[in-house]
Amino acid sequence: MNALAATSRNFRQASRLLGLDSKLEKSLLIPFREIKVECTIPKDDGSLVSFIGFRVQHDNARGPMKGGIRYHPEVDPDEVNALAQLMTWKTAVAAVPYGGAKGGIGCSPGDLSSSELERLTRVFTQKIHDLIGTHTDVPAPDMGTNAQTMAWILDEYSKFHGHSPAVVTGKPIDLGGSLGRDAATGRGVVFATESLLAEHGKSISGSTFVIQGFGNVGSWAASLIHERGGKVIAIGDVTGSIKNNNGIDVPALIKHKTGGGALKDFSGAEAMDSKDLLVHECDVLLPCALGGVLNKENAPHVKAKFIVEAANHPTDPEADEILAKKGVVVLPDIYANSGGVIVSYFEWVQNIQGFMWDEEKVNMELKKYMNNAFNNIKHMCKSHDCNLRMGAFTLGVNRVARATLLRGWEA
Ligand SMILES: NC(=O)C1=CN([C@@H]2O[C@H](COP(=O)(O)OP(=O)(O)OC[C@H]3O[C@@H](n4cnc5c(N)ncnc54)[C@H](OP(=O)(O)O)[C@@H]3O)[C@@H](O)[C@H]2O)C=CC1
Ligand SMILES: O=C(O)CCC(=O)C(=O)O
Repeated sequence: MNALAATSRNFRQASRLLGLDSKLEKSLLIPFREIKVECTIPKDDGSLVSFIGFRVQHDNARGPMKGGIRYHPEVDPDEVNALAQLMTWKTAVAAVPYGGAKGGIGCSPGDLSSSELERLTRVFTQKIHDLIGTHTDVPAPDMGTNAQTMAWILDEYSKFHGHSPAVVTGKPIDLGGSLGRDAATGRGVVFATESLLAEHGKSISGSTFVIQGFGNVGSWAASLIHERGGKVIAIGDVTGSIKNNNGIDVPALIKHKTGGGALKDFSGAEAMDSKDLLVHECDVLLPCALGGVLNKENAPHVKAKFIVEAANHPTDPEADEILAKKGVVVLPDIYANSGGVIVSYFEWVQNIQGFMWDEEKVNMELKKYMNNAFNNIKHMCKSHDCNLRMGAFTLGVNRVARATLLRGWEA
């Protein structure tokens, strides 16, 4: 099932549990605006290359639309649409005053030089600058983009609209970024995992973890799990996968990767087949890369007791059903990875206030938001006798529906 069909199916299921009117349901599902732009740039050798950029603005009933920008070859309109919709429910679950959006460019960032990436980002920004803004739609990093990408967007946008630090979040600290934003998604994943494990009488220390993806989210999650005494026993990325049943030395792996080494060449672990990674024996599986990686083919073989969805929509609905029958507890993306957008909200607030928080305050507030959301999801699970995914969806959808009804449709 493609990402949009899967996300819409989860939404409809939540809508039924909430008893939403079918016309309201339809209005919540249709995106506010879909943008598709051509981005042609000269490559470093002078030849021209064209890409397609997307920004889907899904909903703004609760506030400015918010969501990352992804650079990846698999970016397509349906995928961006699904990710934008997920952002709407995610910001509502997190109780931050935003709607949802997502953007992306179908490209392989690893094949482009830094100056080509800069040109591409600037052209994309030129094409969408009048449709984003501090109080309309605020982009942030996602797969294949980072603080530098946000700096280029900020600079290009500011040429048209004057200096506008709050038009993007996840930017470098020197340009008004928030302390703690770089780590925030991974840190939020760890707070979420702590809450989930505590519910089951377990803790991070003494549990084993398998992680797919060792970029921003995966590496921060691994590092903070290691710091808390958890054992990360297998990790994979595009280059391959590695395992060590005694626990991978995560700081040493980060040093190896920062020094330019490929994950698969790390000497402190042995190589494993990447197709075995998601079905490797462990307590907690953390998908931190692409969507749709857990499907009906591999779900029957998953051995983890818990799956914490650090990536967006890593679990296909068919896999969800199989995992539920096996008793695997799945903590859904729209809660598990919300730490990023929560600290993006703190960054935006700091920019608007013109005041910078210290990192301790950022992390403390993040924990408060994550814990509140977890308790609210559990409450919805009880009220609607449903699993954690539906608990999160009913929480998010209900908040957006209430805001939409309060605003009304009078022309
Ligand atoms: N960044 C953020 O704040 C947030 C991110 N997310 C979600 O988290 C996920 C990861 O994002 P982020 O960490 O920012 O992205 P990054 O680009 O920083 O890292 C992505 C990681 O995934 C790996 N990867 C890509 N394709 C595959 C594959 N086919 N098999 C195995 N590994 C793969 C990459 O490998 P390699 O390094 O070798 O290319 C890299 O390690 C995405 O789903 C994103 O939407 C959710 C909320 C916020
Ligand atoms: O920080 C943000 O604004 C959005 C992060 C994001 O894209 C996501 O949560 O999927």
